[in-house]
Amino acid sequence: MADQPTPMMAQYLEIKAGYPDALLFYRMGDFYELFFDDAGAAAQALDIALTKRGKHLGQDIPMCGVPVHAAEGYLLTLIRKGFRVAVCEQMEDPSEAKKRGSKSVVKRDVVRLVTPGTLTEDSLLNARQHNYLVAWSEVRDEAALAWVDISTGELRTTPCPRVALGRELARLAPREVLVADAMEQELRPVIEEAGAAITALSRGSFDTVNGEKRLCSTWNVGGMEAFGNFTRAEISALAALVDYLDITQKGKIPLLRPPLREDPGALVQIDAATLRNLELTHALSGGRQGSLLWAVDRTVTAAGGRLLERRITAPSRDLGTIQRWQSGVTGFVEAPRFCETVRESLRAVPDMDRALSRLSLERGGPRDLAAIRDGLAQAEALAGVIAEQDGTPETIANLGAALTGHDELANILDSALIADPPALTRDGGFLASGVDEELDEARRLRDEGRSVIAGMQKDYAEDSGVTSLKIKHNNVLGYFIEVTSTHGPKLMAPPLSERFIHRQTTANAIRFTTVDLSDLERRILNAGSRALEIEKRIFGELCRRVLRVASEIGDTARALAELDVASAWAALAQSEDWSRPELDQSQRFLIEGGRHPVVERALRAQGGQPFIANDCDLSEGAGPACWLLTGPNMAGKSTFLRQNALISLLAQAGGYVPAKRAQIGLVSQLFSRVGASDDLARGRSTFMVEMVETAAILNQADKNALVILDEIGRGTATYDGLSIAWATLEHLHDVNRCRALFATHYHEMTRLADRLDGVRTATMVVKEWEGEVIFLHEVRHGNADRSYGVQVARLAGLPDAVIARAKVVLEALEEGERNTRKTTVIDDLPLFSAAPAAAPASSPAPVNSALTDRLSEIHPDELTPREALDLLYELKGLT
Ligand SMILES: Nc1ncnc2c1ncn2[C@@H]1O[C@H](COP(=O)(O)OP(=O)(O)OP(=O)(O)O)[C@@H](O)[C@H]1O
Repeated sequence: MADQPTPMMAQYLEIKAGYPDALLFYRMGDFYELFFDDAGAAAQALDIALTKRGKHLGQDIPMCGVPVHAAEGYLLTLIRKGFRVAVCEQMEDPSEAKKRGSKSVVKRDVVRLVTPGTLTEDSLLNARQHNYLVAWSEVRDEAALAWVDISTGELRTTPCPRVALGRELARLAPREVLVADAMEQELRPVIEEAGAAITALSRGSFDTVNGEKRLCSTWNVGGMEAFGNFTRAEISALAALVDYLDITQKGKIPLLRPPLREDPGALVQIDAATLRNLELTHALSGGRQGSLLWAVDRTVTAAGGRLLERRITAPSRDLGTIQRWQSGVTGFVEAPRFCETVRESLRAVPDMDRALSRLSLERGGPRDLAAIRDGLAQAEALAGVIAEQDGTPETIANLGAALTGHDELANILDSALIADPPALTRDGGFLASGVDEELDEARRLRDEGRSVIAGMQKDYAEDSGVTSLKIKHNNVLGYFIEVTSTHGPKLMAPPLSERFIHRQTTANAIRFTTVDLSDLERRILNAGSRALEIEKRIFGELCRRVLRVASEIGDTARALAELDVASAWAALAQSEDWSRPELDQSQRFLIEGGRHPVVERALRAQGGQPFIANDCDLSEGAGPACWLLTGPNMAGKSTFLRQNALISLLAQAGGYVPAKRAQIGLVSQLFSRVGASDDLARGRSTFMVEMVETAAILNQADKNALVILDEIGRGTATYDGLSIAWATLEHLHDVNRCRALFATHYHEMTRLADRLDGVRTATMVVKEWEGEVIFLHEVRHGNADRSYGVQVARLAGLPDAVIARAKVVLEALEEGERNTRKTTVIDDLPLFSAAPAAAPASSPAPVNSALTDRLSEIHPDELTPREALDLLYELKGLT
């Protein structure tokens, strides 16, 4: 019998068996307790004490616990460390269990499975970032992604073949990805690379037939066509999301907006490497500081911040959409006072989306209702400001119109709630007086009771002659009379003992009650709990009222976010002197006076030299151009390359751009291969990473792409590197035919400009002064004459002796090169034109005597590799 678990442990084990992959938070009174392996893992992860409680199968049971009131903080740590947590609550009052017998266990059940992708609490979320849960599914030869942010209810899908998964995950940066269990192994690397947790579900969760039924019932429609033309794969991914929400929220499906279908052709495609290299949302060092978003985000609301991040990671390719966004920004730019008024109002707008979502999951509190109240009131006020403004563009006027229509609800919430209500309903006190007569009455009784108690204490003190007598309250005894031990006997002896009934003796005090006090207590208690009951009932009614118009509130919240983004772009454009880009469907790319928003901000913060603006024109000549940029290290090549990519991105995200003037034909794909970094975790060298990324660009870039390549080939031997860089530029020019910026240290490549129509050379200007280099950060047409590598090394603080020696070696090398070079290597190219097809055997090629003569002079064993390559070019010239 000793091996039999206690009834409570039996219940624990049964519940735990349903959640083998999660830590079970088992509610016991004011604590969540964890047992066995869960306890060990949690104690370590949370750095809390591991103790023991009883025995199971003859062994001590390891245990640790966290107090319920502080559970959110612990949950956050566990989720961040990759755990999932099943929260198991007491489903009845312990007194109910007692009624069933002394051995009965309180009923418990898991009410929620907390996973990284299903968080709703503000304390667990980053206000300005979406928290996406993603599902990927493949049905026959179609594949798709569906994603939801349950903290806002936003739900979208897009077709997404396996090869595009990495790119889409990089853009969405989800916290958790759902896949069918058969795919788990294969997809794990790409999902983990995106920094998300992977959750495998059974095939059944992805079932399209049952899934569609369920989706239809979620939105109460006859068919999913009501929302768009979803593929089977999209339905399957959506079905998995809804199924998983059902599992984790234990049947309470959060408020989900109808799914929106994203057409991949409507967005600029930005792959994971480009997103990282261009530091759009995170700097390469990892934090947000130093990223594009950090430099350009002037939004004042959390929802606006989230929308801006989405625009920047997925700019549009639709001219109409972008121009609509732009006209909103222009409306604000042209009316700075109006812009400031709108932004001032927006500052007071709370996060209505997240409040709505919590209310729908029955996880909300009075403060969430207040967020809706304040948000709607602010929206109404803003609508007035917009309506009064003369000459507002249609975009802003339309957004203004979406802010109204909530008068009734706003008034109800306004009169129902106190100004600053508590977060939880638990203690009541959030409803204003005058809302409900019964509530006012119950509160009056309760409060009067409290003042009666004060009077009673005074009377008892006088009657007993014990001036230090107090009436106190605790959760065990309720109200009681307390005197110090010295005075106890007096109250326990007649005549006072007839009135004062002894209840408890503690170390220092003796406690009593009286019939009057008990009566009063019952009245106070009844009135208090009655008041709380009424408040909770009215809270429920208010929630239902709000949720009935959730979708309209959602529309208003979105309009507020749009206004925030448009006015934030305008504020940025004004303070930084940015201009409105001119966009069209051409392949133009003309930037005058372009700047790099992040570098410029950093330079300003340092208070040093100002940022030097530079022009870029990739549309000279007939077709799109490739600019070949040379110049020494540190001269500003990378900055120039990136700034042009960022300008195109900002333009298509709907903003103004850091340039005097920009004319840009819509960019379809943005590729950047900037700087080299090892990917040791995946066993790839710098060079390998570079080649994989370059291959992706050459294979995918279409004619509307914009490609930024920085020092391709520098990770390998000079000639290999030069050859690869050369061939890459030729391919971009001849095959991809897209706009490209190409920075290189191989000065030899500038000769390509003479051969390829669309290649232009540009260089970073430097001045030499008393043996030092001075970077002017200016881009000019033409070629760099030297690398100045040694000078830059000196600036970096290499010891003088090393610098002196390097100069000697450099001179010797340059001298040697001049003497051994028989013909100019590059002049004899094309290096990489297709090799002539082998002549058919039936028609022997005519003998080229110059070639055979030259060949016969060669002694391969005596040639250095360099000479051999030169010879090869020479021979090619003889054919
Ligand atoms: N247009 C500019 N105006 C002012 N300062 C600039 C400008 N461009 C770059 N700089 C400054 O020069 C530094 C080096 O720039 P960048 O990294 O672009 O040089 P680079 O030529 O790519 O060098 P490397 O070849 O070593 O990577 C920047 O950090 C910035 O401080």
